[in-house]
Amino acid sequence: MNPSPAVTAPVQQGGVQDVAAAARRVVDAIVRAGDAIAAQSGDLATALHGVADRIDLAAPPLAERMTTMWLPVDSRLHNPVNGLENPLAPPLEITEGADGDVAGSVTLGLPYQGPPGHVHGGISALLLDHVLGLANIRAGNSGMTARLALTYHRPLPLFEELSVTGRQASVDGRKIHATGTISADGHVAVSAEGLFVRPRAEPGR
Ligand SMILES: CCCCCCCCCCCC(=O)SCCNC(=O)CCNC(=O)[C@H](O)C(C)(C)COP(=O)(O)OP(=O)(O)OC[C@H]1O[C@@H](n2cnc3c(N)ncnc32)[C@H](O)[C@@H]1OP(=O)(O)O
Repeated sequence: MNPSPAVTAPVQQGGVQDVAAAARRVVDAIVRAGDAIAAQSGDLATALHGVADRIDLAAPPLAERMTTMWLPVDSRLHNPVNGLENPLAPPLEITEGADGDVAGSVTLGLPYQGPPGHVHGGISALLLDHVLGLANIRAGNSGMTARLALTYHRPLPLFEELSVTGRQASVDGRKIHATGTISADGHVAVSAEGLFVRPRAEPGR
C-alpha cells in the first residue's frame, strides 16, 4: 500500500477530457496555420465564439467553480500543467515513483515555442514549479512556491518526449526544499531548486 496522496489526474475516456483535447487541437492548429487562415478568419472566429457561447451557457457561477476546482480530485483534473480537463495543460503525464519522487513526460508542440524549434523558458518554469509542488504533496509536506531557481543548461527541443522529475530534498520547519530536472534524450536541459513555504494559515482561510 502506498500512503502518499495521489497526484495523478484520473484518466477518463470521453467526457470533458475529450472537449479539452479538442480545444488543445484548435490552439495547435491556429498557431500552426498562422497567416494561412487570414482569409477565413471571420468565419473561424464566429464558429469558435459560437462554441464558447454554448459552453458558457452551461457554466456554474464563477465563485462556485473556483472553489470546486481546488477540491483534491478536481485540482488534479483542472490544474494548468497535468489537468486533463484544462485545455491550457500540455498536458504533462505524471507518474508517481515508489520512493516518493514524481516524474512526468510530455511532448510539446508549436504553441510552446520560444527559440525556433525549442521550448519557451517560462514553460520549463511552469512544468518544474508544478512537479516540485507535486513531489512535496506526495511527501506530505507542501507549501506555496517562495523561490524557484532555474538553470538552463541546453535548449529544450519541441516535438520530442521530455522527462520531468521532482523530489523533496529537505524540510526545515515551514520551509521545504525541492529539486527537479527536465531532460531530453537522456540529457538534463533544465534543473531547478525550489523553496516552498507552508503559510501560517492555509490560503483562503
Ligand atoms: C494534487 C493536487 C494537484 C494540484 C497542483 C499542486 C501543485 C502546484 C504547485 C504550484 C505551487 C505554486 O505555484 S504556488 C503560487 C505561487 N506562489 C505564491 O503565490 C506565493 C506568494 N508568497 C506568499 O504567499 C508568501 O510570501 C509565502 C507563503 C511564500 C511566505 O509567507 P509567510 O508564510 O508569511 O512566510 P514568512 O513568515 O515571511 O517566512 C517564513 C520563512 O521562509 C523564508 N522565506 C519566505 N519567502 C522567501 C523567499 N521568497 N526567499 C527566501 N526565503 C523566504 C523567510 O525568510 C522565513 O525564514 P525563517 O526566518 O523562518 O528562517
